[in-house]
This record gives sequence, C-alpha cells and structure tokens, in this order.
Amino acid sequence: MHPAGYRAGREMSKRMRMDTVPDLVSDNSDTDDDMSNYTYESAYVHNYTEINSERTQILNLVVQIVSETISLRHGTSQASLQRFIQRILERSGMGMTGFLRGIAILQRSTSSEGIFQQILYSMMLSNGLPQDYNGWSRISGISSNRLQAEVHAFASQLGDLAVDDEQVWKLNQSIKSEVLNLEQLEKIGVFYRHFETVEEVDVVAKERNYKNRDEIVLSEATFPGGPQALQAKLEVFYKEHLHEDEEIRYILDGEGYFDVRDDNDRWIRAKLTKGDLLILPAGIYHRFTLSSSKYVKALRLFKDEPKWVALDRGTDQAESSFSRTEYLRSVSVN
Ligand SMILES: CSCCC(=O)/C(O)=C/O
Ligand SMILES: [Fe+2]
Ligand code: NI
Repeated sequence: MHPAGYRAGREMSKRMRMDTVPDLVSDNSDTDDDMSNYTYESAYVHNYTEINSERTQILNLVVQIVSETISLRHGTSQASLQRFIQRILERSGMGMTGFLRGIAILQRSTSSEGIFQQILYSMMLSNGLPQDYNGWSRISGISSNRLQAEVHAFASQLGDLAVDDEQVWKLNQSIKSEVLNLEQLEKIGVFYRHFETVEEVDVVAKERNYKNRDEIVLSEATFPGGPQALQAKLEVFYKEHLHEDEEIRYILDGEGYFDVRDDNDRWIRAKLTKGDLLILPAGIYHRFTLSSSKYVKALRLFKDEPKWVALDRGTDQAESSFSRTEYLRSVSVN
C-alpha cells in the first residue's frame, strides 16, 4: 500500500511528464545567428543552451512537485523545501536517477524533517543508496551508526520499491533522452557535464589520472600575436580533425561551440558556456569555434605534458590512425 501523499506524488509525476515534458522538447533546430555562417550536411544540430534551459525548466517542475508531495507527507513548509531541493540539485550536478530514487524513498519515509533532508542530500551525492556510511556521515554530519540505522529503517519500509524504481528509472530515462540528449552523446563516447566548481573537475581529472592542465584564452584583445594570430588558430580549430588522445575542456568563462560527428557522420553542435565540461574520446572527428562574443577561457586537461596534435580529416594520418580504428570499434560495439 502506498501512503496517500506518495500516490499523489506519483499521479503528479505522471501528469507532469505527459502534459509538460513534450511541450518543453524543442525541435532541435538551431536558430543562433552564428549558425548562418556555417554550412551543415544536415540540420541535425542541438543547441545546448536550449537544452540547458529545458533542463532547468524540467528540474524546476520536479522540484515543485517533489516539494509539494514531501510537504503533504511530512507537513513541512513547501517554500523552504523548494529552496533546499534546489540547493541539492545545484550542488550535485544532474544526478536525476539518485534524485528521483531518493524522492521515491522519502515519499514513503516517516523520518523527521531534519533527518530526511540530510538523507536526501546524501543520496543526491552518492547517487542512490550509500555504500560508504563514513563518507556519507562526513557529508551529512550525522553519525554513521545513526545513518545506517536510518537507511535500514527506510529499507524495511520500502516493500515494493522495485516497481517504483522501475517507474523512476523510466521517467528518468525519458527525461534524459528526450530533453538532455546525453544518451546520444554517450553513444558516440562524448561525456558532457555541468560543474559549478573546478573542484568537481578535479575529481574527474583524478579519476582519469590527468596530472597536467593549462588555461587557454581565445580573445582578440589578449591572444599572443594579436587578432590575426587568433584567426589563424581558430582556422586550425575549425578544421575537422581528431586527436590520438582524449580532449578534455572545461569552460571557465565565455563560450564556444564544439561540433562532433555522430555515428551517422552528422554534426552535433554543443554550445559550451561557463561551467560546462566536455570530454571527447580519442579518434572522434570534431571542430571548435567561438560564438559571436568571440571570447572563451577554458581549462585544458592533459594526462602528462601538454600536447595538442590535430590530425585533419581526409589525411592518411587521421584515417589510419590507431585512435580512429579504436574509436570506430568502440562505437560499433556500443
Ligand atoms: C575551448 S578550448 C579551444 C579548442 C581546443 O582546445 C581544441 O582542442 C579544439 O579541438
Ligand atoms: Fe580538438
Ligand atoms: Ni553554471
């Protein structure tokens, strides 16, 4: 049996999904005036600014619904819950699976407000039920024994959560695939995340064993050699190319476009703005250009010494490179 608030939450979730999600999905055409300068083999181009704003709208809706249902269930103030959940989402990046999972559990919990907020928060960070109570305890400030007891108490209340998990998973998948299109990027080995702080980038760098980094600033005012030298550099970046290594870029300021080839050799355009991180796998064809603001400042991450060698499409070097062969193999397996 689901408690009334829980059922109401599910009804509202369904309503949200059916009534509002399709309206929020744009037709993917890019109307940015920068685009008029470029010819595209196909109009299959995604503007990540649009996608980010859709994501924000979806998240706002989710936050509203979730705070309504939790407030019904726990009798807490909706406004403060909304602020709290917003903070969690901002601090945890996307984490929608963890978020929705956490919500499903919390909608059934009988814990006090303080505890459930902490647990919700921790769930966001650990993306599901925690493995490491000590780490969780550090994050939440609750003793690990108490946390473990809380989680076990939750778990015993969960009953048929498996079914709910599936619902949550489906909702999450459809939001992700229809709105964020991260799956499409994942399919071609591209990793995209939005991080508010460089510390979050550090975690990714550590995981991947990246020891070096530098900053690149592309702007007419500061580029060594002046505007002409910048123009020449941009021409190199905009020539379709690949690298023998992964390319990791984190935008510190300004904005720019990375275009990547999908598995049908069509361009996907990712507009990156401050806080966006993009990882391009070795061997993928891509190119980069500035937007009309003509300014970007980005972190470039390297495993060892800074290295930037571009192999242009159409050359033997690129087509028969090890990274290209490996990349094609990896996408055909996926
Ligand atoms: C925003 S970083 C500039 C572009 C770049 O570094 C690169 O490698 C493009 O392929
Ligand atoms: Fe590149
Ligand atoms: Ni941001």
